[in-house]
Amino acid sequence: MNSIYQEIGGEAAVDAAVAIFYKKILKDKRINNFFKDIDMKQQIAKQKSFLTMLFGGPSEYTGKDLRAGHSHLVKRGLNSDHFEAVIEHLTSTLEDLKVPNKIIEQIITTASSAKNDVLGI
Ligand code: HEM
Repeated sequence: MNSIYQEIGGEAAVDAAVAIFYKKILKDKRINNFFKDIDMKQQIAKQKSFLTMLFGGPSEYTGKDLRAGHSHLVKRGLNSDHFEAVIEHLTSTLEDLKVPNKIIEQIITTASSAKNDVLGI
């Protein structure tokens, strides 16, 4: 069976999603503070690995890395409200790209399963 990554168009789809997702996150005052000090290049690479991972594409990240990768943000107050805000933007990005609802649901399920690692719970 194809992964979601292949099904929605591989790297090209991820690139399209990154541009939209990134804008939504940076506009959102609830969470943009966490992204403030990060340079553009790193940010885009981060967003790409974020989405590739969620779409089941090639990614070197594991749950343990996600925990380590966000622990400094947990120290700065990252909590489940922030997590839900990111999920909101992810959902609306996928809707903007006309990804079928069934696939959106699968992606959101995968994203939600990373919650404890991201929040260091
Ligand atoms: C399903 C949820 C999430 C996934 C899969 C995810 C994925 C990732 C990945 C793969 C990285 C790169 C780690 C590295 O190599 O350094 C990263 C970094 C980052 N994430 Fe997330 N993330 C999630 C949720 C969040 C949330 C909720 C926030 C904040 C509201 C957030 C903010 C950041 C920031 C600011 C960085 C960059 C950290 C730095 O470079 O200092 N992430 N994330």
